[in-house]
Amino acid sequence: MSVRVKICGLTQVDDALAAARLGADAIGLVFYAPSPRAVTVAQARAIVAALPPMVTTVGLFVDAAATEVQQVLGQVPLDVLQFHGDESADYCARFGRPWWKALRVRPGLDLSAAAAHYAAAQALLLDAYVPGVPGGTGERFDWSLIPPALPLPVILAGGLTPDNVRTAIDSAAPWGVDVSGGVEAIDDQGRKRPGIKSAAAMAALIEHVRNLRS
Ligand SMILES: O=C(O)c1ccccc1N[C@@H]1O[C@H](COP(=O)(O)O)[C@@H](O)[C@H]1O
Repeated sequence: MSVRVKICGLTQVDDALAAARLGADAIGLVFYAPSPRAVTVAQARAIVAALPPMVTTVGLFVDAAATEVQQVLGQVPLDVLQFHGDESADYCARFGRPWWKALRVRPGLDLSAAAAHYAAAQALLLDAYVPGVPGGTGERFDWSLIPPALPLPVILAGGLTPDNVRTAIDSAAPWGVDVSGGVEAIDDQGRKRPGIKSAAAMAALIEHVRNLRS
């Protein structure tokens, strides 16, 4: 099995280069102003321009106006769009890019029905449900809620860290994993630094995933 890795919530060129050098398959840029990991178009352009070949660039949006997404796409060469709000399937499909639909998983959510609804998505990204917060919470969800045979590739997200990523992959058998808070740098007070990544944590996470690859 070859599980792909996306590192999300990058705001710094150096962190993106480190992620790429360490073997990340994709990097995520958050275009959602309330997020502490939000990037400006200028930051995003600098990060994408600095990347080596063969690293997929993913733009994350939360219930953005279509004009905003189009404006970003006009200035930043994003490969994939990740929609993390309540966007409809028609909305997601209108930008002419592959797209992933994020769903926040909680008991009662019918993931098979959601997969049918978002059948044109390239993947379903499954994240934790935390009331009032669209994502990037650092919380995990009950991976046993994922049905075994969804018709779309699953990208597992939500509270993944170097310490739990192997268990998560064993449990959920995803196509890929998406990690943000779990590889963030820690300040002198022991607090996370949203938007700033720890190269050591990214290395440990990617190494754990790579060791599963054959
Ligand atoms: O990263 C954010 O701030 C964010 C804001 C709004 C929606 C999604 C966001 N991030 C995505 O959330 C999941 C889980 O993140 P974490 O690893 O639990 O911190 C992941 O897909 C991020 O890309």
